[in-house]
Amino acid sequence: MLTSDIVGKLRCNAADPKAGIARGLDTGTTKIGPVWEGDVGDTVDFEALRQRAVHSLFEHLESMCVGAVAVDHTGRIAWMDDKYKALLGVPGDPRGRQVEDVIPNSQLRRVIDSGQPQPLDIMEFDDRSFVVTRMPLFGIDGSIIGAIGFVLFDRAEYLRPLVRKYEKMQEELARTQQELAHERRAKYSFSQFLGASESIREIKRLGRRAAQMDSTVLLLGETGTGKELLAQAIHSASPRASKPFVGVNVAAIPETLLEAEFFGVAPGAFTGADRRHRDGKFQLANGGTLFLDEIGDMPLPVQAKLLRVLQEREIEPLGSNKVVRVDVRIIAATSRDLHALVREKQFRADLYYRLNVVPITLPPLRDRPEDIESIADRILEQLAIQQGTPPRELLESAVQVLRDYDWPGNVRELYNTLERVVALTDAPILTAPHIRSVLPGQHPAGASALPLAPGARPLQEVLHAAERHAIAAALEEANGVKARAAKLLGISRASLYERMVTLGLGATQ
Ligand SMILES: Nc1ncnc2c1ncn2[C@@H]1O[C@H](COP(=O)(O)OP(=O)(O)OP(=O)(O)O)[C@@H](O)[C@H]1O
Repeated sequence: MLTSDIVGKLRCNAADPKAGIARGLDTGTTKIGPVWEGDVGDTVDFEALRQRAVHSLFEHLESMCVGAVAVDHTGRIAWMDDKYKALLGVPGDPRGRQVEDVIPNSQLRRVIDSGQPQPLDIMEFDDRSFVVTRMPLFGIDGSIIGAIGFVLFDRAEYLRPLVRKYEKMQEELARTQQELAHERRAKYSFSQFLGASESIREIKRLGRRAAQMDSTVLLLGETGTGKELLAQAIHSASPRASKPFVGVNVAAIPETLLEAEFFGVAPGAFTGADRRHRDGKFQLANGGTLFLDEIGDMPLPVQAKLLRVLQEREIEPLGSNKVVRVDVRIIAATSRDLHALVREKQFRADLYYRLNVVPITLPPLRDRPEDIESIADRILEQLAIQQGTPPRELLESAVQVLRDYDWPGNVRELYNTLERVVALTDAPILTAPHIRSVLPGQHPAGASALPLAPGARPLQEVLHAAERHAIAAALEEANGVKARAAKLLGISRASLYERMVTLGLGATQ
């Protein structure tokens, strides 16, 4: 037994087989590690055991790895095992040489300088790469006396799959973060808000003023009049422009999920599948703007919670009893008559007044026919750019047909109508019949109700066209009020939104 510098003794009850370390010591010829002859009796030399462990650990490590080197505190090689010498092709005895002269990319000097181990690294040597681990060596007084390095594998290929997987995950994370940041940036500014009519000029003036204030804005107007576009333009012109713009369509989210969607979920709030923490839209929009579309469709219980958030500027994630402060500017929008909803007790009066700080009403397209030609021209330009073709022109008679139509779906419908005309004809100049052929109720009797070319078509395409047609007809009949259109179609509002998004009919989630 090593008795020289005993620093501690562990008293063991050799008779107790559960007594941890004593278990290995109760045979009388105790062995810990391959060579140590231990004490016989009921005490263990604690320090000797540690020293033995250090020694055997070193031997194990050295035998397992493919090379080892130790340097003194000046970076001179103190020892290099034969395996390492053979691996590197080092002739003679390298002792006394500066480590970098023998191993050019060695980092052992850095380990000496920093006193920090490098548990896992890849070191290049010529055209090979080694997986290495490096540790500082301390003297009895705690000062650094050198460093030791082990080559674990002489080919880093062992780690390559792991490294590649890690790199791929990092790339995916960066890409997703970039996409999210991009998604949460407002895409539109006032210059993209088309129209030169008196009413549109006034709306832009109000919008620019609202951008400079931090007050809540309430956008009112029929579907497709540009409420979301205006909300984005206000955000882009506001001091919050560099922060997120997060849009949420209240009508598109099933009632049961609204609260979680708005306020987020604390970890473990639900049993079952979704136990993780999830940020709500308020948190995602923090510092920026939260656009609450179709606010008129918000269920009363959620209205109460929203009111509290607007008053307190605090939210309480689902399943949490902690409040979180949020700093968001709210822009709400609806195509419904909020006043009437308040009268019918479908919408809380106090919330209405909270939201109605800066109200802006967007006029329907039919009330500003002077805007139709310029908007249509810009849409045709955009379509031409998208398709890489010269822009189509509108004959005056075609413009007149556009002006005469009453556009229940407003600018969105104008966009879709022109897109359909462009898809159906190659004519560079669009005439009145071209326009009439795609406007509801204006194509000649007997013409196909579906804008599909004749002949066999994939079933999916036919079904989608039929669905698009049914939804457009329902929206037209419901004067653009989606809740009513959904009822006519016999589906839920959320399903209508989901279908509109899938079919590219412009609704946002
Ligand atoms: N004044 C405008 N200038 C340019 N594009 C417009 C204008 N108004 C609407 N649009 C376009 O029409 C489409 C519908 O606009 P937006 O989504 O902003 O309308 P909305 O009033 O929010 O509709 P909804 O109530 O159905 O959500 C978008 O493609 C938008 O870019």
